Amino acid sequence: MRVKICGITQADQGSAIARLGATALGFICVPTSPRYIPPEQIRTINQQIPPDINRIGVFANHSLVEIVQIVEMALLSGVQLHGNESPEFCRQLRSALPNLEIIKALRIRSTVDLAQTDLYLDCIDTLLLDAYHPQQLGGTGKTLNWAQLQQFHPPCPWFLAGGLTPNNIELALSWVRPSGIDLSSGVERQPGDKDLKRIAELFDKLNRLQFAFTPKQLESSQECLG
Ligand SMILES: O=C(O)c1ccccc1N[C@@H]1O[C@H](COP(=O)(O)O)[C@@H](O)[C@H]1O
Repeated sequence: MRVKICGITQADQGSAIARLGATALGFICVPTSPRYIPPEQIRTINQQIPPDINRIGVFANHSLVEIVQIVEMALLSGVQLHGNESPEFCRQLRSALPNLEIIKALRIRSTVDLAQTDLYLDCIDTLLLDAYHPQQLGGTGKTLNWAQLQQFHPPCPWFLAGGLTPNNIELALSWVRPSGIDLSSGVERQPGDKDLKRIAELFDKLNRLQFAFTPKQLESSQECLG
């Protein structure tokens, strides 16, 4: 299973989190966020982490030109589009940067919102489900209703996000089996300052859970990864 730790702002923490087992690091490129990090600093961090770690920039309603410039400066391998980006916008981004992983985040208020996922399937690589908050775009610590996601099996990989912590991850994964999980505020001391002890605790729990999965469950989560 992919594990993305988001909201990295410090180089030493990025390297430590990669060593602990994260498969992806997330960098908030939204200037209004308390976790914002400028592209030059993302680049410095990305030059210090192993090349197999995914380097994901989180954007919200940026222009295509801004995204392309930041991706190149910051050495990103993927983008997470967390605003109201349309499928057409995703198509344009795909044409501009064909090798970039495009993750479309959808903020889910109720199961009705899950229907939106169909619109993006032909123009993105990966979906991400986050909880809806009326004032904030993300990093809210709010959880989704996992029970309502039990029947969510999109034909592409997907991340579960929204208020995940080392304390609730076992419960969340008892309801849903995503291809990846994404944690931010649940593993930090304050916005942008990650808590390495909490992240170590998370990986301990995940390692124990791997043994609890049946071979069939493990197989299907690996198939999702392609
Ligand atoms: O973290 C932020 O400040 C942020 C700002 C704008 C868009 C997205 C943001 N974070 C994303 O929110 C989800 C869930 O975070 P949390 O675990 O509930 O704190 C995660 O995907 C972050 O990438």
